[in-house]
Amino acid sequence: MSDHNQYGFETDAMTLQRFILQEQEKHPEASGEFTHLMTAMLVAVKAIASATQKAGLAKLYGIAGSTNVQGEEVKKLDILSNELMINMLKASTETCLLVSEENDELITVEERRRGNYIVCFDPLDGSSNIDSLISIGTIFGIFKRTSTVGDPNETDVLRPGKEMVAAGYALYGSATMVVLSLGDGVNGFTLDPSIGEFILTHRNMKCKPKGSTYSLNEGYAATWSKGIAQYINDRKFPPAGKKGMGQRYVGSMVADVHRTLLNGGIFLYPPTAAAPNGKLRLMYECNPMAFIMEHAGGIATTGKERILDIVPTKIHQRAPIILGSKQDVEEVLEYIQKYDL
Ligand SMILES: O=P(O)(O)OC[C@H]1O[C@](O)(COP(=O)(O)O)[C@@H](O)[C@@H]1O
Ligand SMILES: [Mg+2]
Ligand SMILES: [Mg+2]
Repeated sequence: MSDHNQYGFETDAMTLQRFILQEQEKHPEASGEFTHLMTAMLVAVKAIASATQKAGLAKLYGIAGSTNVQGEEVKKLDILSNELMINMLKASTETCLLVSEENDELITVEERRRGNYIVCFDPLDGSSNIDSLISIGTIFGIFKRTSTVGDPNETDVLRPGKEMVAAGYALYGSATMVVLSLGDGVNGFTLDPSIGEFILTHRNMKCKPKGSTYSLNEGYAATWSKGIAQYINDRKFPPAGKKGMGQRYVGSMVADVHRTLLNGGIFLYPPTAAAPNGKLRLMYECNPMAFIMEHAGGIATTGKERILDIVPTKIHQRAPIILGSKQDVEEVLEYIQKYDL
């Protein structure tokens, strides 16, 4: 057991790198490929974190979304983040296929740099919040290629999320955190910018069985299903003898899910008139968050089926999502069952 200092932090300073190496040692057959992959991805995450810290100065310094002193176009933060992720993942030589929110097509890694892993990612989530300096993030889900026959292709990717070997997210907020599950619990690491290391600060994270906050965009209330509308109405105006819930909505999935994971409660992006299948993307938004939530003891569903069971037919397909504390999600499902099915 490790000691804690006066701030409640563990004093043995387990870095994310050392944590992954320790996990690798539990599997004597492991070759270190996953460790290489994660090391490369963490470089991209640190570079994105650094760029986001300068978001307000970006135009002035020519970092993002402007024209620099030479009159050249410089990249917007979401494009820069995408390029950092793609370049680092390819450079790791451990990936064969990449799915990015920012690329219409599946990215096939050139043969000389190919490895066995497939990474699906949203390089910058909550990008509409960049200019207002609200928390944003990066989301990733990792599969291992099972087939060794022929060139890697879409069939290697169109698999249910339950087959992922790892998933997680980076949150660029008042601090930068990486929350990661390798399929055995969930752990959170906070970046110490002065030493450039992610330190284990949230060991074995668990989502409380019941929370007191719901999180969704209430601007779309007019187009919710009867079940969702009634569930939210009863949290705002609880029937006699029942407790209501508070509401929080950042509008960056990473931030809203992170708060739900830490404090309990529920996050929803249900179908709306503008987005009849929900807005969020299955492969690089819903799946990784569902993986984290389930490994922390919570639930993630579309309202009709478990998110991680969905077999995708398209890499950019969307899914409605309801995730969070077990009891809260079960309560919404009862409303859906009663009013919508
Ligand atoms: O503005 P809305 O409709 O509430 O949507 C918010 C959702 O859209 C997103 O910003 C979409 O992600 P991107 O920024 O990666 O496109 C989510 O992070 C967030 O949960
Ligand atoms: Mg997103
Ligand atoms: Mg995005």
